[in-house]
Amino acid sequence: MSMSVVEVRHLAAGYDGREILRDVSLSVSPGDVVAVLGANGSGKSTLIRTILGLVPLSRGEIELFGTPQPRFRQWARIGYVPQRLGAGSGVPATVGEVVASGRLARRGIFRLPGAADRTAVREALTDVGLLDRINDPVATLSGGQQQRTLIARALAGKPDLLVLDEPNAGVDAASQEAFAAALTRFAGNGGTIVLVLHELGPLRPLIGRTVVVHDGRIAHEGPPPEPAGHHAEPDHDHVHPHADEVKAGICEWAPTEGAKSY
Ligand SMILES: Nc1ncnc2c1ncn2[C@@H]1O[C@H](COP(=O)(O)OP(=O)(O)OP(=O)(O)O)[C@@H](O)[C@H]1O
Repeated sequence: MSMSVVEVRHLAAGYDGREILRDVSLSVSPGDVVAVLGANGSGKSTLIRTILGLVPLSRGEIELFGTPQPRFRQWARIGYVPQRLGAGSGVPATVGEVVASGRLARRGIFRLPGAADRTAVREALTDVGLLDRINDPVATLSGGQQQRTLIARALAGKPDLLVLDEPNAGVDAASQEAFAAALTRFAGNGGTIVLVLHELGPLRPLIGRTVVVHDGRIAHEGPPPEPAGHHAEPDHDHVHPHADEVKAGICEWAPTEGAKSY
């Protein structure tokens, strides 16, 4: 039996005494690609931020790579792409500098970057199709390109687990395709992915399991729903309140199916 990458048992968590997540249990094994779906405000971001230790848990337990989260120290094994920074973050850094910051946990802040760091930065930028922008200020990039820069920063750290919070939100189709390809390569090399998504979009072929959060609980867990046009089984065992929402996402994706390049 292989060790879980993420193990969540009976988790409760929230903010200022207001409980958002209630009795959430989740297990992510090495190589899994898990999409967390659900309506706005259902608690998807809170779930992944609690897993990462950014929100304190009020009950339950979390293990990361077999270690209880409070004792976990190997943060370089985890790459995290938060929701978009948003335009006007005012950071004057170049694309290369932002991606290089993803190496800090690997090399330690008191060592100068070496050849391995520079190589990792260039590889990660190549992976998301932005190597030609390495010396440009991030502020001059489109929202989608900035999002790809954040994904490159996470990839540059050579993590075993990638956690992404709505990487597709408001991102142009070219950027979505570019990082779908990057994530596909990451998963193809055995990487584990947990990502919050509004719709499966171009990532659909990559998703092994979907977890639907509703009102702070996991309402459904299983393989991704079939794309529109497929009518395999009449219906799933567990119907959840957001079935229509998930299908709506799939419908939006379906027309671009032929445009996929992998
Ligand atoms: N830092 C915070 N402080 C207080 N309340 C918060 C904080 N972050 C989120 N919340 C609240 O927790 C609830 C769940 O929010 P969360 O961001 O986890 O939902 P979500 O499913 O990720 O939604 P979205 O798709 O809109 O990002 C919401 O009611 C939200 O207002």
